[in-house]
Amino acid sequence: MEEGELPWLLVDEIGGIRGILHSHVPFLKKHFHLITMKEFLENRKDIGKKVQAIYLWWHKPVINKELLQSLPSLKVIANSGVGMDHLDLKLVASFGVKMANAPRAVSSSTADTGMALLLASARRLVEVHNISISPSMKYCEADILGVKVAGATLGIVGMGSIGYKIALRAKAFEMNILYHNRTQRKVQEEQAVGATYCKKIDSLLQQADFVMLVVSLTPQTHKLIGKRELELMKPTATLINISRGAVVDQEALLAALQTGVIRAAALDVTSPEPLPRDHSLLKLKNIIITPHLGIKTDKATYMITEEAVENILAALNGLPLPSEVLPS
Ligand SMILES: O=C(O)[C@H](O)CO
Repeated sequence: MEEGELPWLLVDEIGGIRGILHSHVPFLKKHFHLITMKEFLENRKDIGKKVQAIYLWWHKPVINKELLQSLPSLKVIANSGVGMDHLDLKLVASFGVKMANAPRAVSSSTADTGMALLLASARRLVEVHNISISPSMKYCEADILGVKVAGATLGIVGMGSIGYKIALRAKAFEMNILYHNRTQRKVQEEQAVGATYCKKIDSLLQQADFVMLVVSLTPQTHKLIGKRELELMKPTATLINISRGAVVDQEALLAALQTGVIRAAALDVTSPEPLPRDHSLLKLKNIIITPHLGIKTDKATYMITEEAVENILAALNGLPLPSEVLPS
């Protein structure tokens, strides 16, 4: 890098369906010389030598050995979210490249998504919206009875920062709260949100009216919710997934929704994303599917970019990264 030159930052694309947002570009350009994958691929050799950082936006660009080999000056990869399941952490670390995620920025907006899905499913908002706008609108009250949220039990699976913010919100909605997590939260933290720890997930599944999945995708959580777990749930219960599609066995979920093993599901994540247009889950009435809305609010996405920049600059200056992720 020549003196006075800004460090080179590689992004997948700017704008488009999954490119970094145009509104973030001036901020990024204050700190970096911005390069897109298209520009890099047109001049791999010269640009490859200069790129010191990658900003992953919606899991893109795909990081593989070939890309890492063509970026000899790469020092850091910053992710625009908290989940790192799309990255081979060991591979990246073997190139001496540091990695960071953006936990601070995501938790409130993702927790809002979870609560929005819970409320929408409980009160059948999508279904009644469709009834209300249909030209032949006709309903009777019995058709649109929802589930009362106050007094219902919410089971949160994964009590990290997002899970905890969901508990805070659920408390305000007068819900009873159970949670399952690898480790139990401190008593004061549990008391602050009125949450009760379930060491065994089975006990949470048996008691909850709403089960909200907030775990990271790991080999241990892959298909965590399958046929057996769905059958443990109450027939009146709703499954909400805001983690990763692969945490649920989708075939088992489809069968459970079709046969009334559980009442309904609300999914912000599926496997794959999006589902093929002819997928049977899309044909059900007792499901709500959103397109991985998670963090997507104006403020949270901007904060994520700020958090990424903070991490990248720390790595380039040889300082500790505020949200470094190490391979486990
Ligand atoms: O992991 C996250 O923070 C979001 O799901 C975006 O990938």
